[in-house]
Amino acid sequence: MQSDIKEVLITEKEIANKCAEIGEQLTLEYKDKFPLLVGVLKGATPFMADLSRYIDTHVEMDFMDVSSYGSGTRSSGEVKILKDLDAKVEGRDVLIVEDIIDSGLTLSYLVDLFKYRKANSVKIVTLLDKPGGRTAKIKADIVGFEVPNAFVVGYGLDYNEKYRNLPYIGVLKPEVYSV
Ligand SMILES: O=P(O)(O)OC[C@H]1O[C@H](OP(=O)(O)OP(=O)(O)O)[C@H](O)[C@@H]1O
Ligand code: HPA
Ligand SMILES: [Mg+2]
Repeated sequence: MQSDIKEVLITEKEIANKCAEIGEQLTLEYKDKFPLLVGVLKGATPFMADLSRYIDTHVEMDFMDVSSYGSGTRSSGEVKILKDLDAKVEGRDVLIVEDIIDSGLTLSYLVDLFKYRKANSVKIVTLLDKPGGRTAKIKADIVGFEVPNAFVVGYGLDYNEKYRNLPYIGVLKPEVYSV
């Protein structure tokens, strides 16, 4: 699997350090608030698991599965709910935990949905931001790393459901896409 990677953009250690740094910031920000952390399946699962362990205050964790990509590398533009939250959003301080903002369609859909459901506040933390991919007008409150306008994999991010289990973020060799 690792032989399919052309270049490592963000190492395992850099990700771990960033989770610690963001976790500290969120600890202060949500002290006494009991936020609802919403992990967006499936890509955000490693980040949700690692980041949440650096937040030293009570949080509720829930997951939502929305998909706009199917199996390719381009957003279809249409966001579908595949699994909704178990928790009620009304009155809650919602923190959406994402792996990447690319076109921004997934997150703008979720932010609108949680506002419609009367959240007290809706914030976004994303490990990666790809500003070059943006079509929707949306900004994260906290960004781990900016990435160039290339398709990235690893640490939750997939290509055709593969590479989510890489411990770092990287770019695939071009020949991997052509087979
Ligand atoms: O900003 P956008 O262009 O909407 O792209 C970002 C979203 O796309 C990917 O998820 P995907 O829908 O592929 O599902 P997955 O997390 O299960 O891989 C990624 O994990 C983000 O959730
Ligand atoms: O660059 C990406 N890689 C994997 N999944 C994605 N979903 C949106 N952008 C990406
Ligand atoms: Mg996702």
